[in-house]
This record gives sequence, C-alpha cells and structure tokens, in this order.
Amino acid sequence: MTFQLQREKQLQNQIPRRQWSLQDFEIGKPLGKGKFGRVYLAREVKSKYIVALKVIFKEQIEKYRLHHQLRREMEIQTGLRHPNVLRLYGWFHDNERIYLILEYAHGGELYRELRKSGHLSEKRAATYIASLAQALAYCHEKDVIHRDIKPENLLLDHEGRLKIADFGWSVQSRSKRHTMCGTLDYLAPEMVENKAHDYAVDNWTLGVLCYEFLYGVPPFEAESQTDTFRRIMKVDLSFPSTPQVSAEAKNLISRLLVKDSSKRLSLQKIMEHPWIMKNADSMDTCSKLQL
Ligand SMILES: Nc1ncnc2c1ncn2[C@@H]1O[C@H](COP(=O)(O)OP(=O)(O)OP(=O)(O)O)[C@@H](O)[C@H]1O
Repeated sequence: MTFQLQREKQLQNQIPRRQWSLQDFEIGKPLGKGKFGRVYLAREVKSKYIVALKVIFKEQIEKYRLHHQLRREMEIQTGLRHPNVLRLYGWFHDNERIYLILEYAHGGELYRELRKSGHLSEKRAATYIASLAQALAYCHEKDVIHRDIKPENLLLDHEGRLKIADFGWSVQSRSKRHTMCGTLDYLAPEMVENKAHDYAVDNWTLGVLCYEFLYGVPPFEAESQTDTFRRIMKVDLSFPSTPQVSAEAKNLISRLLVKDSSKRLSLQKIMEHPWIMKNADSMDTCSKLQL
C-alpha cells in the first residue's frame, strides 16, 4: 500500500467521529477559484493525507439562497464512492465560511489538457468516455442524476484517471454558464427546451463530450446562443475531415446524439460499444475500484 493510500485510510477512519476544524489542516497553495470561493491544497495534520480544501463564503450562499441545496448535495456526494467520482470526505464551517474536504486531483482540469493538445487520441477519449459511463451508471443506480459533465468539471488524478467533480452544482453551474458564458453546448434538446427530462440527458452529454474530445470543439458550437439552440434542436451534426476520426467513434457519437431520448444508447451499451471495447484502457476505468 502506498503512503497516500495508508493516509487516506487513516483519514477515513477519523471521518465518522470527527468534528473537523481549520486547525486540522495545514493550508498550501491555491489550486483555483470558483464562483463561490477558492480551493486550496491542504494536508490533514494527523494522517498527513493531502486533500483539496474548498472554501465557500456563507454570504454568497445566503445571497443566492443556496444553503438547502448545498447541504443536500453535500450529503449526496459524501455517499458516493466510485473511482471516477471525486470524493467529498467531509465538511465543516466557521462564522463566515463553509469548508469542503475534497479528494485532491493532482492532474487538474481535463479542459486544460484538451485546450493544450487541441484534441485527444481515440485511446484517451475512449478511456474517458468509458470512465464517465461507469461513473454515471453508478450514480444513476443511486438515483443521482443531472451531472454537470462538461470538461471544466472533469478533473484528473495523479495517474491521469478521470474524476467527475462539482457534484450537485449542476443547477448553479448551468445557470452560471448561461449568464456568464452563454453556452448551451452540453445540454440535451429536451433541456434547452425546458421539457421534462430524465437520465438520458447524461447520455446525450457523453455524445457531446466524445465529439469534443476527438475534434477539440463541441459539435453544436455557434456564434450565438440562439444558433447553438437551433443546431441542438435540429441535431445538426457533421464530422470535419480533420482530425481523422474512425468510423466506429463517429458511430458511437451518432447513436448518442439522438433527439428522441428513449432511442439514445444506454450506458451499458456504451460500455459494450466496439469503439470503447477496442480503445478504452480498462485499467483506468474499472479495476481500480473502491479504495
Ligand atoms: N479537488 C480538486 N483538486 C484539484 N484542483 C481542484 C479541485 N477542486 C477544484 N480545483 C481547482 O480549482 C478550480 C476552482 O474550483 P471550483 O470547484 O471552486 O470552481 P468551479 O468549477 O467554478 O465551481 P463552482 O461552480 O462551484 O464555483 C477548478 O477549476 C480546479 O482547477
């Protein structure tokens, strides 16, 4: 067992009885800034386990009346245990702030990787899609839906394994995206139309992500929000000639970007798809289970 693993176990042993406070952590460098606060590298003093500490200002939460939702969502995420879902180990608060004790994702945002390399290889793209399909199947089983699975919310650990982060912030993040960046790119037709929707919205988003991993841009990108909306509603999908992408990958994308949500490929079928079977690195997706 590696040191980090032993330390994680130590940390986990403390979780049920522990009332955490800021004194339990040594705070390191800032890792990033979100809408509601900042994220810092931190080390739990007793176990020496490295975590990411997300600091959220209560004032912000109160301003947007998000405290009930934040609490519910924190409870959901604490209960999720999957190698491709970022762990939330616990939380505590003081007068001004709420602190979330999160698994540290050493590799940072997948979004940055994607921008850096332009697009990903089929092997990497397939591995990420398989990881996402497995993580989502696990969440759906637990009746947790509505993951905000756009590249900015996907982090990588020290081994390059994908982690879905920002759980439960789907509503905020989505409205944030609408107002701040105006992007609808990852939303299924039934969502942009504000219709009732179910688990199948996540399957659509997997199709969008698969396209973006392979081509470097989302499939329905347009100058304006209205044009993106139109393209999504028409499923105006086309595959550029470069970069070269295999017919099997295009087949998977076309079977996910289907307007009728009941006809989209299921998560199970994604995992069995020939492109995934051929390209996904199974070590990264299934065998490193439950630490
Ligand atoms: N667990 C983590 N490990 C490593 N880096 C992280 C972790 N969590 C967040 N970060 C970094 O900090 C940045 C800000 O994270 P945060 O979740 O606050 O922002 P956000 O995605 O904009 O979320 P929100 O919508 O909640 O404001 C991320 O973009 C990421 O680079």
